[in-house]
Amino acid sequence: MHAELRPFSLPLADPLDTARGTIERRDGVLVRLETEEGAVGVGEAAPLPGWTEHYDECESVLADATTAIERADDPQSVVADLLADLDSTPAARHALDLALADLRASREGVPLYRFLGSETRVESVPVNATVGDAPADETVAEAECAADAGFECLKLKVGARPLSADIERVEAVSEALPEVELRADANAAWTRQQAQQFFDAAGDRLAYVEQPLPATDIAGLAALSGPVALDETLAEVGFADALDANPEAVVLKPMALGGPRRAVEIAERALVEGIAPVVTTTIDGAVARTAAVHVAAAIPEVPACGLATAKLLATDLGPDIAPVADGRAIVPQGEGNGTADTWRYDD
Ligand SMILES: O=C(O)CCC(=O)c1ccccc1C(=O)O
Ligand SMILES: [Mg+2]
Repeated sequence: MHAELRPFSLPLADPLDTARGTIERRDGVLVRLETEEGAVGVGEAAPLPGWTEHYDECESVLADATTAIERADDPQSVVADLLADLDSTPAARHALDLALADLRASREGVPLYRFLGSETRVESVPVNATVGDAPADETVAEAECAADAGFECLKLKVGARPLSADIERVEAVSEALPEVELRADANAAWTRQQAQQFFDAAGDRLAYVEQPLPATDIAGLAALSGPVALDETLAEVGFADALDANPEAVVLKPMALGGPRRAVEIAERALVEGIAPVVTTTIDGAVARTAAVHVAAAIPEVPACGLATAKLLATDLGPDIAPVADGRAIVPQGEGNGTADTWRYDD
């Protein structure tokens, strides 16, 4: 098997302000596998500290992996061994898991979401708009713009300013757009007391609050009165331990969980527990973002997902084959992930 890497660096069009700081660019690595028979698979690693390993570790793990794959007599079993070994570098694992799944789905002639387990054709999946931190008037303007574009679900970043200001932002958006479902994402910014105050003041207007407390404060999360979605907690402690926090929803970032197949597995376990599986990107390039749309399409009756992140990027790895319109992402129906030709793309 032939294995190749291609590093990339994608600036954001409009940097995303969050309680954890501002995301300004996404650096990562594409991986391309090609078998002797000419079957091709492409994967993407877009590491983001806080959710995954750092870029340097990701790139060095993938460089070693491609050398091992190139030299192997039995490359399939080498890739399988690598996947078993890369739990501490989920972005690198994601790239290999996706490349292999893409290759196999293409060889079977089915779209990736069918390979991932969907038994029916799925045309599109519902998505939320992602609204960054900003003063209340700007937040309302951005939210109205998203609602005009057809989004029925919005996620507001909170936790970057005083609690009273965030409560005011949520109230202002809720009053301007009473029909729209609202979520808030605090990115672990609050104390237990602040989180409960936020729920008491604004909880009625929100479907859930994502990561109100630090990732490992499971007891604090469990004690909150109000619906919680877990994101950083899942990346930090895994699904089994996250269950102790009694979440309403889990945020499944395939990039943070080690690949699309891992994300689908956890979604299935969440559904068994009655927990909503919400698939999102880490503001990935087109390869991983499209794969995340396939992951969402493989989940029956998936709730609105955080997959409307293409517009946040100033440049991309290739054309957007899973575009968002009217609050839904179109699911590609070609074979595999459908992004194999991004390898030679130059915009
Ligand atoms: O969920 C969304 O709407 C988009 C994804 C998102 O918010 C995000 C993007 C990059 C890094 C972290 C996060 C997050 O969910 O905290
Ligand atoms: Mg989040």
